[in-house]
Amino acid sequence: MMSDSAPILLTGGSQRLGLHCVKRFLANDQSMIISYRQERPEVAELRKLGVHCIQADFATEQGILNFIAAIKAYTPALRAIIHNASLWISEDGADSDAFKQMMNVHVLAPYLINQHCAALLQQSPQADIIHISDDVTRRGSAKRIAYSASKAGLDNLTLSFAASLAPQIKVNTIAPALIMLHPDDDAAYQRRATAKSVLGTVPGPEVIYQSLRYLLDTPYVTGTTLTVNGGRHLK
Ligand SMILES: NC(=O)C1=CN([C@@H]2O[C@H](COP(=O)(O)OP(=O)(O)OC[C@H]3O[C@@H](n4cnc5c(N)ncnc54)[C@H](OP(=O)(O)O)[C@@H]3O)[C@@H](O)[C@H]2O)C=CC1
Ligand SMILES: Nc1nc2c(c(=O)[nH]1)N=C([C@H](O)[C@@H](O)CO)CN2
Repeated sequence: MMSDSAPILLTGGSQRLGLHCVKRFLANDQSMIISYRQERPEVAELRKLGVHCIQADFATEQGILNFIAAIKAYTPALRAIIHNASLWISEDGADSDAFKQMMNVHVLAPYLINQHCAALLQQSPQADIIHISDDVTRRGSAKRIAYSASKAGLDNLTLSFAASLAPQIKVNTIAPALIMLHPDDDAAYQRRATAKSVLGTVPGPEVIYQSLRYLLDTPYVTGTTLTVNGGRHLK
């Protein structure tokens, strides 16, 4: 039986960390809405589980505004908005197209969705916005300059929206590092990547669900960043 609380919106819920967290919320009787960009078997699976799945591409402002209209048409209230959708593309020198796309997905989309959907969150007795950023913003990235800059913009949205939406809505960041590898990551890459943290593991997506659960359940945390990086900052 689904809880009688308002649904949680998680963007980019059709694979990897987002898909895992959606399934864990469902297992705890939490109703869910997701955005997805590409149709996948996992989206059909989530529909069968009762998830309202909305196709959206945040690379353009119109795509973001179309998504917002679909959210408002579907529900009068939201328990939380989890901004998980992300574009992690390699940059070839002065790649303004990659820069603009990642800025739209990581900054413009959360900005517009938060501004237009705050009223839906205010219908819920407990309300949260959670931005999924990246520990990389702590130091920047020589190889992914535009990606890191766009995630730094997302980090800053947390501070502004936390101040603007208090006390009704809490706003926080989760800053992960190396949670899941990719199928084409070879053993040498995995060794190098895990050596960057003092805990030296690749934990898998459950640590992100645990982090989401903490931020949703605690009443006295806002405007902060929960770093989930295996102690990378200690190396
Ligand atoms: N995986 C990790 O180890 C780490 C992850 N993170 C962050 O955690 C979050 C989840 O990571 P992960 O699961 O690996 O992310 P993914 O790379 O799997 O991206 C999540 C989803 O974002 C969607 N997306 C991509 N571009 C767009 C777009 N233009 N419009 C709308 N949706 C889009 C994708 O949809 P589709 O598949 O349909 O294209 C994808 O399913 C991300 O914010 C990521 O930056 C941070 C550090 C480490
Ligand atoms: N949108 C994404 N962002 C990130 C990913 C990903 O797969 N999608 N992966 C990482 C990893 O930590 C990478 O840095 C090491 O494999 C970072 N961000």
